[in-house]
Amino acid sequence: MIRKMRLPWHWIVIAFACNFLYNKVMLTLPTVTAGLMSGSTDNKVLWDALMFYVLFTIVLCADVALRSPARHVAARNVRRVIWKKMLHVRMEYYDQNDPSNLMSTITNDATLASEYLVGFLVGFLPTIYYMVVALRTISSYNIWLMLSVFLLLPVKILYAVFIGKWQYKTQFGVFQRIGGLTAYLAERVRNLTLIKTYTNEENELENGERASHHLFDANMKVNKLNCVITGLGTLIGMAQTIIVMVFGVVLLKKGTITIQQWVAFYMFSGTLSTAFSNVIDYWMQLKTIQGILVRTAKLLRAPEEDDPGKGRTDIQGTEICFEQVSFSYGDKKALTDISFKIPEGKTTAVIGLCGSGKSTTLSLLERFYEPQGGTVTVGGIPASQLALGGLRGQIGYVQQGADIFSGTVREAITYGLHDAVSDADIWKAAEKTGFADILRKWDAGLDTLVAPGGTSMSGGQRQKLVLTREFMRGADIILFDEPTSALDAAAAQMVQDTIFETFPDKTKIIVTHDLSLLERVDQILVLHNGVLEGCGNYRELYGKCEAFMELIAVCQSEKEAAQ
Ligand SMILES: Nc1ncnc2c1ncn2[C@@H]1O[C@H](COP(=O)(O)OP(=O)(O)OP(=O)(O)O)[C@@H](O)[C@H]1O
Repeated sequence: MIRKMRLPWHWIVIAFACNFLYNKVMLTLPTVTAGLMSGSTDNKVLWDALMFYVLFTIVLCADVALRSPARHVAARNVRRVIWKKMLHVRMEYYDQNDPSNLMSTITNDATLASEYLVGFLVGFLPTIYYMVVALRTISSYNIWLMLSVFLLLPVKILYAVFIGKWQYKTQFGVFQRIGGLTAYLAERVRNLTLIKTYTNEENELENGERASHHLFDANMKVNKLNCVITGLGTLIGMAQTIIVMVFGVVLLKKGTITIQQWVAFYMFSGTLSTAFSNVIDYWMQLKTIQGILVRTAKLLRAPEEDDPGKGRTDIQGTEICFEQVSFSYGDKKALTDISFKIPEGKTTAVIGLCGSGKSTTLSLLERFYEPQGGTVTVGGIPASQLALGGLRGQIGYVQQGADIFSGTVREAITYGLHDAVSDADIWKAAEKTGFADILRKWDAGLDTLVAPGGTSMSGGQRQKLVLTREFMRGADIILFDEPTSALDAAAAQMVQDTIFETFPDKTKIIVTHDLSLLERVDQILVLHNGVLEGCGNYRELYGKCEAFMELIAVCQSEKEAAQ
């Protein structure tokens, strides 16, 4: 996990060296103070004290100045690692793990865990070093003094183990619930209009409070733990001070140690106690890190898609073949043994009732999922052998909701293009799809701002923008997943015409319920419950394929109901 987190080792080494120096300087504090308090007027004692404070100030500043950047660089690197992983992980992972829930692994978990981890890496060994040298110095005064420091060690270890386990559990709970609350809010904020349409604000307020209350419960558990830590920690600290005082005073009275050694020992026992607490804190922070990173570790272990550049790049043509392809989402069968051919440069419609496997067919072609049986070939080559980047670069995908990120119209149209394009190129593409007529009415033109999901545009405008984006991309195969389903009849007709006029020679696959489209396409695939029931053009299927006739009847009645 640490290896995968890409920690900034050079920063950590520098901060470690600085912290080590800080501890080394701190080791001289008790003897310097003891020298001053013994009433000595020796110039050397004063000079040592002055040197100590100058050095102390320098190393303290350097320690603070270097440790923070090391933490922030680590947090930034880890955020990048997780985001990269989220982008490359296989889609199956997201079927079981809500991606919105994972957002907080980047915004929260990673930042805190990497900060703790850097703190541990930088501070743990120097603290141990400090303790060893301090104990050796004390033992040189008197062995009983050293033993007095160790008397409570078993209690301290028991305390650390017990609290550490508790810490792990509570932190895991907190971060899981932060994820839950983030996911809840992200989903609701995206669909505010749905909430308003159903005037469901009151219920959503309650749902939000419930998610927030879960986090509150987890935080209260942390609070309880902190109370125990403070209480037990203070008790142990007090017991330690009493033991030290008793041992010191007895030995001083006996004349076994000098007053100077007693002062130095007393100061050492204080700083040693802090060092012990720090070691316990480091241990607890490690347990906290473990608790925080459970979800991140699971994500980082998830299987990734193939390297986009690895595989064959010699795609010859765009004919697509499904040969006895089967696919299930977990136990749920989506496609069973389907075989068909999609000819190059032609338009194929995929139709079927809800849940018949249309979108799954497109997903297999894009290799969002791999089939469990059979083969998908593109240009005669199994898709699984093709470089993922090359394959996806050949395929354009226009989805139901016209997916658009926020930004300017220019950014939306050029999204995903790797080469620089001029405004003139964009306008040329927009003329082709008819989006230019819309653009001209907007004063800011290509600088017009687009809301997330393109909600600041009408459905037809959004689809025209996406078609312009696809035209610019220039892929040879274009998949359309119900491109007109969200549009009224006039806009649907306009988008349909644009598809045929803009991409006349491309290999087009259109998932649709739109009857008028079926008569225009070259081939229709009829799916029913994941099985291919028919394949042919409108004339070939009409009156001959039962499933096709049933679908026509359903689409007809839907159309009439809509009118
Ligand atoms: N991510 C998923 N996880 C689990 N099951 C899924 C997933 N996506 C689809 N399914 C299931 O697989 C089957 C085929 O779904 P698919 O989305 O391919 O159908 P569709 O024909 O495109 O449906 P629609 O017309 O409603 O969009 C359905 O039973 C569906 O419930």
